[in-house]
Amino acid sequence: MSDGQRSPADQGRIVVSGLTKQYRTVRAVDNLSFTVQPGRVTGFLGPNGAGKTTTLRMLLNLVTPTSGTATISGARYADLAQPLRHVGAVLEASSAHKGRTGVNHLRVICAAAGLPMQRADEALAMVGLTPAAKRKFKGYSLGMKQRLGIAAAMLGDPRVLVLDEPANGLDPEGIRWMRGFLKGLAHQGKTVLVSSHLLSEMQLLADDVVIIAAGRLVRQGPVEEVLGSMTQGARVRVRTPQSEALVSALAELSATVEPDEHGALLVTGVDAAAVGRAALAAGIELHELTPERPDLERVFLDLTAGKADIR
Ligand SMILES: Nc1ncnc2c1ncn2[C@@H]1O[C@H](COP(=O)(O)OP(=O)(O)OP(=O)(O)O)[C@@H](O)[C@H]1O
Repeated sequence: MSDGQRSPADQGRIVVSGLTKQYRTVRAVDNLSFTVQPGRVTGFLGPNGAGKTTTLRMLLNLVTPTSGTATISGARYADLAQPLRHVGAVLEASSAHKGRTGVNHLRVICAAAGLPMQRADEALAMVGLTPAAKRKFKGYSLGMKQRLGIAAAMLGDPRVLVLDEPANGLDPEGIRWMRGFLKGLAHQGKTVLVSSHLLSEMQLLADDVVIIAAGRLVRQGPVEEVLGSMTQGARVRVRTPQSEALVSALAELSATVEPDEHGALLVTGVDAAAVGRAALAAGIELHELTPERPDLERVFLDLTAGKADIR
């Protein structure tokens, strides 16, 4: 299908359908299906060896699927008329000729892909590397190399960006920059698919998550929904000068109460409103009443428990 024949609804959407990759003895990806929407950052999560890299490589036509399909805007990568104008990919820390400057590295890619040369300067500016444009690649820090890799992916002004563990090796400031950059792209309507094992970072970055383990889909959906679905991790933090009285009031509601190391009580089995009502009815003074949800790390560990064996 040519770009013009695809449905507008497909534009920027990634659809993975029944995707499978069987290596000799290992089924790296096993009948995997999920979709990634434009205008959102989607976190692609899974324990080590879950099949994330293999999936991304099949999406980018670097590995041939055993069965199933992966499409971008309704077409396989191999069938995209001008792939660099459509999809930017950052698969591993960028490598470049050591003696080449950052800007020359990008110009070489522009020349090979038939892109205007000024895109090299624009992409460098986009990732904040203009001051280092004329410095040689061998002098770049790991963070600068990551930025150069992203600049290379942005040369064709693609509507879809695919990144494999882009935060690897970045310092906190670099990670913060990356978060702002990727969120900004999604805000412009671009599709951002990013694999990571940094769950706390994903909680700050992603709108949606796709969680896989042992090559299979475990859960997909908006981060809030996935976190909200794990009610067993939810609890209420309470502070009161009348701990004993509150513990006995809550015992009547079959709530579980445990003290934490900072002198608060952690209540599970009932919501914050029920705790407040029980305290009021018993005339107990409360100094704090905070509902706490499980974080993504906890949800992830629960969802992938027992499925993360090395294969
Ligand atoms: N070329 C290959 N030949 C044989 N097995 C492979 C090959 N590439 C990957 N595998 C296996 O497929 C499984 C999935 O690997 P993959 O690298 O896709 O996982 P991942 O989720 O990206 O892991 P990590 O987070 O550790 O990078 C692993 O068991 C891996 O050993």
